[in-house]
Amino acid sequence: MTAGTASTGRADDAGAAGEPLIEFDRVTKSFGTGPEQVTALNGVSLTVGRGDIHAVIGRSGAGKSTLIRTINGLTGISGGRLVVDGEDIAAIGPGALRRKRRDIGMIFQHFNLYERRTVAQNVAFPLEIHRLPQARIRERVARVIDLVGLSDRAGHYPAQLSGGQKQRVGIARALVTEPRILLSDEATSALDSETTLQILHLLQDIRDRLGVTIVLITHELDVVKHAATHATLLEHGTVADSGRVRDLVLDRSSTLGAALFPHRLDQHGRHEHAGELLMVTFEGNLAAAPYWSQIARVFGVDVTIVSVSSDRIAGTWFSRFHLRITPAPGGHDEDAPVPLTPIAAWLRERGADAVPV
Ligand SMILES: Nc1ncnc2c1ncn2[C@@H]1O[C@H](COP(=O)(O)OP(=O)(O)OP(=O)(O)O)[C@@H](O)[C@H]1O
Repeated sequence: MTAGTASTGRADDAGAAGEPLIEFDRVTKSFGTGPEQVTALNGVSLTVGRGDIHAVIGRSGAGKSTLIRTINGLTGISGGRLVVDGEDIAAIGPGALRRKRRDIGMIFQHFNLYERRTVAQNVAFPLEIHRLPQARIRERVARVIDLVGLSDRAGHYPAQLSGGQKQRVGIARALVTEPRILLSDEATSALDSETTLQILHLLQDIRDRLGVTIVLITHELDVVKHAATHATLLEHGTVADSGRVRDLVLDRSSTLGAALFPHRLDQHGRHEHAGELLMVTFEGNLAAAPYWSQIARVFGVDVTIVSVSSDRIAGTWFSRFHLRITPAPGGHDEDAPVPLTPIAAWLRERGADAVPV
């Protein structure tokens, strides 16, 4: 996707990338009282860094919508502390909350466009509410419409647009107030897979150009895989897993990491080759080095590739091998145990993640 040539909006001038911007500290949220009470968030602690694209994933009812709506104060919290860009959301007054909301754009699954307004009029709407002068409104609207690649559709009505184009209008409208934070509530759930990818690329482009921090909720792993720098798995209102996507993929104990990049060796293979198998995961182009022949020479073993898988996750290629290591005839002492642990250490020294399985 090419997103036009505009360098719109306020680049993030208030801090360095990665520093905490949104901090949930044991946040709870309950709806109703007594036996009817539902606890949607149950002690959520979570940090979103400036410039991150943080995906919150979970099943229906896990608390995702509730969580994202607490960030702009659409839903108040019941307990804990939530700090957004240095301000305690529960403690600020209504005027300050209104100002804060200008700093937080939001996009929706069903776009929420005004059917009787053109693309340009939809995008202009938030600025009209803020009573900006017409000339500034026109200039800003043109800039964001260009950014989302819809300059040739500015005079069209929503009914004349595809789903992907409608979401681009939603994104332009969310960005026209030059927010620091963009919240995405299942923004690609109503789109086909190709359009989903285009919208996710647009969000990444916006993050790169404007420094906007993005929190998106989704129930689709592919969205996390293609767009997110960080991810959190919510289960029954609690954080079941959270971290940088790259770290999650390399963390063998991570539920999300295993879902994003499955370990993929059936129990049969695992059982049959017990004591001989290494699982090796490479990030980036490390897998291009001639490690297998080097291992064979250095350790006097034979190396058989039992399985291999690779995938592009968070913009990086990962590849994972299951290797069977057996004594080479005339090489390693055939009665000694196969040196899995030293081979794993040797690979780790070279930047791979390697572990006997
Ligand atoms: N306004 C409300 N009043 C009462 N209960 C609510 C309200 N909003 C959410 N809940 C309840 O809180 C829990 C979490 O809901 P939430 O919408 O945050 O989940 P979700 O993960 O976004 O689900 P989905 O993917 O289906 O949208 C659910 O049990 C839901 O019924």
